[in-house]
Amino acid sequence: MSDILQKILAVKAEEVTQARLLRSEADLLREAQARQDVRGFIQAIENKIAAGKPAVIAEIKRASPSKGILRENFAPSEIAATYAAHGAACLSVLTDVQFFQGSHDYLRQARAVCPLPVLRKDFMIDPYQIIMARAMGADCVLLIAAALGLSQLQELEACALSLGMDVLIEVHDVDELDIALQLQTPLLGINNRNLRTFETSLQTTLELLPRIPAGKRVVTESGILAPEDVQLMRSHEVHAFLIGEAFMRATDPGVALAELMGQA
Ligand SMILES: O=P(O)(O)OC[C@@H](O)[C@@H](O)c1c[nH]c2ccccc12
Repeated sequence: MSDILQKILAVKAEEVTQARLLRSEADLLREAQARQDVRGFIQAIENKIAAGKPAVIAEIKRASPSKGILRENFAPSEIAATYAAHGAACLSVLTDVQFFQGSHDYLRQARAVCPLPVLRKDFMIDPYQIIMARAMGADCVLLIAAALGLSQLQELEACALSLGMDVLIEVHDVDELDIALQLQTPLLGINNRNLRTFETSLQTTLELLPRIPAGKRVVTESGILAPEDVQLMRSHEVHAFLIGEAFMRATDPGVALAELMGQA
Protein backbone atom coordinates (compact mmCIF):
# COMPACT_ATOMS: atom_id res chain seq x y z
CA MET A 1 0.00 0.00 0.00
CA SER A 2 2.99 2.32 0.17
CA ASP A 3 3.36 2.99 -3.55
CA ILE A 4 2.71 6.42 -5.03
CA LEU A 5 -0.56 5.44 -6.69
CA GLN A 6 -2.02 4.34 -3.35
CA LYS A 7 -0.88 7.61 -1.77
CA ILE A 8 -2.50 9.64 -4.53
CA LEU A 9 -5.75 7.69 -4.29
CA ALA A 10 -5.92 8.29 -0.53
CA VAL A 11 -5.54 12.03 -1.11
CA LYS A 12 -8.27 11.91 -3.77
CA ALA A 13 -10.71 10.26 -1.38
CA GLU A 14 -10.08 13.05 1.09
CA GLU A 15 -10.47 15.71 -1.62
CA VAL A 16 -13.84 14.32 -2.68
CA THR A 17 -15.04 14.22 0.91
CA GLN A 18 -14.09 17.87 1.38
CA ALA A 19 -15.56 18.97 -1.95
CA ARG A 20 -18.90 17.34 -1.14
CA LEU A 21 -19.09 19.38 2.06
CA LEU A 22 -18.79 22.58 0.03
CA ARG A 23 -21.15 21.64 -2.76
CA SER A 24 -23.69 18.90 -3.23
CA GLU A 25 -23.44 16.46 -6.13
CA ALA A 26 -26.94 17.44 -7.25
CA ASP A 27 -25.93 21.09 -7.48
CA LEU A 28 -22.75 20.29 -9.38
CA LEU A 29 -24.71 18.05 -11.72
CA ARG A 30 -27.03 20.91 -12.61
CA GLU A 31 -24.05 23.01 -13.64
CA ALA A 32 -22.48 20.18 -15.64
CA GLN A 33 -25.73 19.42 -17.47
CA ALA A 34 -26.32 23.09 -18.24
CA ARG A 35 -23.17 23.18 -20.36
CA GLN A 36 -23.94 22.28 -23.94
CA ASP A 37 -20.43 22.56 -25.28
CA VAL A 38 -18.85 19.10 -25.37
CA ARG A 39 -16.16 18.76 -28.03
CA GLY A 40 -15.69 15.33 -29.58
CA PHE A 41 -12.42 14.01 -28.20
CA ILE A 42 -12.36 10.64 -29.95
CA GLN A 43 -13.66 12.31 -33.11
CA ALA A 44 -10.72 14.71 -33.14
CA ILE A 45 -8.30 11.79 -32.87
CA GLU A 46 -10.02 9.85 -35.64
CA ASN A 47 -10.07 12.90 -37.91
CA LYS A 48 -6.27 13.28 -37.68
CA ILE A 49 -5.64 9.62 -38.33
CA ALA A 50 -8.08 9.55 -41.25
CA ALA A 51 -6.03 12.41 -42.74
CA GLY A 52 -2.90 10.24 -42.49
CA LYS A 53 -1.47 12.18 -39.56
CA PRO A 54 -0.46 11.16 -36.04
CA ALA A 55 -3.05 12.17 -33.44
CA VAL A 56 -1.30 13.91 -30.57
CA ILE A 57 -2.95 14.46 -27.21
CA ALA A 58 -0.65 17.23 -26.05
CA GLU A 59 -0.29 17.50 -22.28
CA ILE A 60 -0.09 20.56 -20.05
CA LYS A 61 1.77 19.43 -16.93
CA ARG A 62 3.86 21.65 -14.71
CA ALA A 63 5.44 18.93 -12.58
CA SER A 64 5.25 15.23 -11.86
CA PRO A 65 6.10 13.08 -8.84
CA SER A 66 8.75 11.23 -10.81
CA LYS A 67 10.47 14.20 -12.51
CA GLY A 68 9.73 17.22 -10.28
CA ILE A 69 9.23 20.59 -11.99
CA LEU A 70 9.12 20.19 -15.77
CA ARG A 71 8.57 23.81 -16.72
CA GLU A 72 9.32 27.01 -14.84
CA ASN A 73 7.65 29.50 -17.16
CA PHE A 74 4.22 27.89 -17.04
CA ALA A 75 1.36 29.66 -18.86
CA PRO A 76 -1.39 27.17 -19.76
CA SER A 77 -3.18 29.46 -22.22
CA GLU A 78 0.03 30.15 -24.17
CA ILE A 79 0.89 26.46 -24.20
CA ALA A 80 -2.59 25.52 -25.40
CA ALA A 81 -2.48 28.11 -28.18
CA THR A 82 0.85 26.91 -29.54
CA TYR A 83 -0.25 23.27 -29.32
CA ALA A 84 -3.35 24.12 -31.34
CA ALA A 85 -1.36 26.14 -33.89
CA HIS A 86 1.03 23.23 -34.44
CA GLY A 87 -1.49 20.51 -35.10
CA ALA A 88 -2.34 18.84 -31.78
CA ALA A 89 -5.52 16.75 -31.98
CA CYS A 90 -6.49 17.27 -28.34
CA LEU A 91 -5.21 18.61 -25.03
CA SER A 92 -4.61 16.83 -21.73
CA VAL A 93 -4.49 19.05 -18.65
CA LEU A 94 -3.36 17.86 -15.23
CA THR A 95 -5.79 19.11 -12.62
CA ASP A 96 -4.25 17.35 -9.61
CA VAL A 97 -2.76 19.95 -7.27
CA GLN A 98 -0.70 18.04 -4.76
CA PHE A 99 1.34 15.69 -6.95
CA PHE A 100 1.38 17.37 -10.38
CA GLN A 101 0.96 21.05 -9.42
CA GLY A 102 -2.07 21.23 -11.68
CA SER A 103 -5.31 23.15 -11.29
CA HIS A 104 -8.90 23.28 -12.47
CA ASP A 105 -8.18 26.80 -13.69
CA TYR A 106 -5.42 25.55 -15.98
CA LEU A 107 -7.98 23.38 -17.75
CA ARG A 108 -10.43 26.27 -18.08
CA GLN A 109 -7.72 28.64 -19.35
CA ALA A 110 -6.34 26.16 -21.87
CA ARG A 111 -9.75 25.27 -23.27
CA ALA A 112 -10.81 28.91 -23.56
CA VAL A 113 -8.09 29.87 -26.03
CA CYS A 114 -8.46 27.08 -28.60
CA PRO A 115 -11.02 24.81 -30.26
CA LEU A 116 -9.40 21.54 -29.13
CA PRO A 117 -11.20 18.94 -27.01
CA VAL A 118 -9.67 18.59 -23.53
CA LEU A 119 -8.98 15.59 -21.31
CA ARG A 120 -9.16 16.14 -17.56
CA LYS A 121 -6.06 14.31 -16.35
CA ASP A 122 -6.56 13.35 -12.74
CA PHE A 123 -7.16 10.30 -10.57
CA MET A 124 -10.86 9.54 -10.72
CA ILE A 125 -12.42 7.43 -7.98
CA ASP A 126 -15.89 8.94 -7.56
CA PRO A 127 -18.69 10.13 -9.89
CA TYR A 128 -18.44 13.50 -8.18
CA GLN A 129 -15.09 14.09 -9.92
CA ILE A 130 -16.53 13.10 -13.30
CA ILE A 131 -19.38 15.56 -12.89
CA MET A 132 -16.86 18.18 -11.76
CA ALA A 133 -14.82 17.47 -14.90
CA ARG A 134 -17.74 18.37 -17.16
CA ALA A 135 -18.62 21.39 -15.01
CA MET A 136 -15.11 22.77 -15.57
CA GLY A 137 -15.36 22.09 -19.31
CA ALA A 138 -13.64 18.73 -19.82
CA ASP A 139 -14.58 16.75 -22.93
CA CYS A 140 -12.98 13.48 -21.85
CA VAL A 141 -11.87 11.86 -18.60
CA LEU A 142 -9.07 9.45 -17.84
CA LEU A 143 -9.89 6.24 -15.99
CA ILE A 144 -6.94 4.23 -14.67
CA ALA A 145 -7.42 0.48 -14.54
CA ALA A 146 -4.62 0.13 -11.97
CA ALA A 147 -6.64 2.29 -9.58
CA LEU A 148 -10.09 0.71 -9.67
CA GLY A 149 -12.04 -2.52 -10.05
CA LEU A 150 -14.32 -3.31 -12.98
CA SER A 151 -17.58 -2.27 -11.36
CA GLN A 152 -16.16 1.10 -10.28
CA LEU A 153 -14.73 1.68 -13.75
CA GLN A 154 -18.09 0.86 -15.29
CA GLU A 155 -19.88 3.23 -12.95
CA LEU A 156 -17.51 6.10 -13.72
CA GLU A 157 -17.63 5.37 -17.44
CA ALA A 158 -21.44 5.40 -17.42
CA CYS A 159 -21.40 8.72 -15.59
CA ALA A 160 -18.99 10.27 -18.13
CA LEU A 161 -20.96 8.96 -21.10
CA SER A 162 -24.22 10.22 -19.64
CA LEU A 163 -22.72 13.72 -19.60
CA GLY A 164 -21.66 13.40 -23.24
CA MET A 165 -17.95 13.03 -22.51
CA ASP A 166 -15.54 10.49 -23.96
CA VAL A 167 -13.47 8.13 -21.82
CA LEU A 168 -9.82 7.16 -22.06
CA ILE A 169 -9.19 3.94 -20.17
CA GLU A 170 -5.55 3.45 -19.24
CA VAL A 171 -3.80 0.12 -18.78
CA HIS A 172 -0.29 -1.00 -18.12
CA ASP A 173 -0.40 -4.79 -18.19
CA VAL A 174 -2.40 -7.81 -19.37
CA ASP A 175 -4.60 -8.07 -16.28
CA GLU A 176 -5.60 -4.42 -16.52
CA LEU A 177 -6.21 -4.85 -20.24
CA ASP A 178 -8.64 -7.70 -19.62
CA ILE A 179 -10.66 -5.41 -17.38
CA ALA A 180 -10.42 -2.41 -19.71
CA LEU A 181 -11.76 -4.42 -22.63
CA GLN A 182 -15.01 -4.86 -20.72
CA LEU A 183 -15.69 -1.13 -20.88
CA GLN A 184 -17.62 0.49 -23.73
CA THR A 185 -15.10 3.11 -24.75
CA PRO A 186 -13.03 2.41 -27.85
CA LEU A 187 -10.21 4.62 -26.55
CA LEU A 188 -7.53 2.52 -24.88
CA GLY A 189 -4.39 4.11 -23.46
CA ILE A 190 -1.34 1.96 -22.88
CA ASN A 191 0.83 3.69 -20.31
CA ASN A 192 4.49 2.96 -20.91
CA ARG A 193 5.14 4.21 -17.37
CA ASN A 194 4.27 1.98 -14.45
CA LEU A 195 2.45 4.28 -12.00
CA ARG A 196 3.70 2.24 -9.06
CA THR A 197 7.42 2.19 -9.90
CA PHE A 198 7.74 4.96 -12.56
CA GLU A 199 9.70 2.57 -14.74
CA THR A 200 9.08 3.54 -18.38
CA SER A 201 9.49 1.34 -21.45
CA LEU A 202 7.94 1.63 -24.91
CA GLN A 203 7.97 -2.17 -25.01
CA THR A 204 4.87 -2.00 -22.80
CA THR A 205 2.83 -0.79 -25.78
CA LEU A 206 4.42 -3.20 -28.24
CA GLU A 207 3.89 -6.19 -25.96
CA LEU A 208 0.19 -5.52 -25.36
CA LEU A 209 -0.64 -4.66 -28.98
CA PRO A 210 -1.28 -8.22 -30.22
CA ARG A 211 -3.97 -8.57 -27.54
CA ILE A 212 -6.01 -5.55 -28.59
CA PRO A 213 -9.13 -6.47 -30.58
CA ALA A 214 -10.24 -4.59 -33.68
CA GLY A 215 -12.43 -1.60 -32.92
CA LYS A 216 -10.22 -0.22 -30.14
CA ARG A 217 -8.11 2.87 -30.74
CA VAL A 218 -4.76 2.55 -29.01
CA VAL A 219 -3.10 5.62 -27.50
CA THR A 220 0.51 5.09 -26.51
CA GLU A 221 1.20 7.13 -23.36
CA SER A 222 4.38 8.39 -21.68
CA GLY A 223 8.04 8.22 -22.54
CA ILE A 224 7.71 9.34 -26.16
CA LEU A 225 10.74 11.62 -26.47
CA ALA A 226 12.24 11.35 -29.96
CA PRO A 227 11.04 11.18 -33.59
CA GLU A 228 12.30 7.57 -33.67
CA ASP A 229 9.85 6.70 -30.88
CA VAL A 230 7.00 8.08 -32.99
CA GLN A 231 8.21 6.19 -36.06
CA LEU A 232 8.51 2.95 -34.09
CA MET A 233 4.92 3.26 -32.93
CA ARG A 234 3.57 4.23 -36.33
CA SER A 235 5.33 1.26 -37.92
CA HIS A 236 3.22 -0.87 -35.56
CA GLU A 237 0.01 0.95 -36.55
CA VAL A 238 -0.15 3.00 -33.35
CA HIS A 239 -1.10 6.49 -34.48
CA ALA A 240 -2.32 8.18 -31.30
CA PHE A 241 0.08 9.60 -28.71
CA LEU A 242 -0.18 11.15 -25.26
CA ILE A 243 2.91 13.27 -24.72
CA GLY A 244 3.87 15.66 -21.94
CA GLU A 245 7.45 15.88 -20.76
CA ALA A 246 9.11 16.24 -24.17
CA PHE A 247 6.94 19.30 -24.87
CA MET A 248 7.03 20.81 -21.38
CA ARG A 249 10.81 20.97 -21.40
CA ALA A 250 10.92 22.74 -24.78
CA THR A 251 11.06 26.52 -25.18
CA ASP A 252 7.99 26.42 -27.43
CA PRO A 253 5.93 23.28 -26.74
CA GLY A 254 4.01 23.54 -30.02
CA VAL A 255 7.17 23.77 -32.11
CA ALA A 256 8.48 20.75 -30.23
CA LEU A 257 5.28 18.90 -31.13
CA ALA A 258 5.72 19.64 -34.85
CA GLU A 259 9.37 18.58 -34.67
CA LEU A 260 8.63 15.35 -32.85
CA MET A 261 6.00 14.45 -35.45
CA GLY A 262 8.44 15.26 -38.28
CA GLN A 263 6.22 18.13 -39.44
CA ALA A 264 8.47 21.07 -38.60
O1 LIG B 1 5.29 13.19 -19.80
P1 LIG B 1 5.21 11.96 -20.62
O2 LIG B 1 6.23 10.92 -20.29
O3 LIG B 1 5.18 12.28 -22.11
O4 LIG B 1 3.76 11.27 -20.29
C1 LIG B 1 2.54 11.91 -20.55
C2 LIG B 1 1.38 11.12 -19.92
O5 LIG B 1 1.34 9.85 -20.53
C3 LIG B 1 1.56 10.99 -18.40
O6 LIG B 1 1.52 12.27 -17.86
C4 LIG B 1 0.49 10.12 -17.76
C5 LIG B 1 -0.09 9.01 -18.29
N1 LIG B 1 -1.00 8.49 -17.44
C6 LIG B 1 -1.05 9.24 -16.34
C7 LIG B 1 -1.84 9.14 -15.20
C8 LIG B 1 -1.71 10.08 -14.23
C9 LIG B 1 -0.79 11.12 -14.35
C10 LIG B 1 0.01 11.25 -15.48
C11 LIG B 1 -0.12 10.31 -16.48
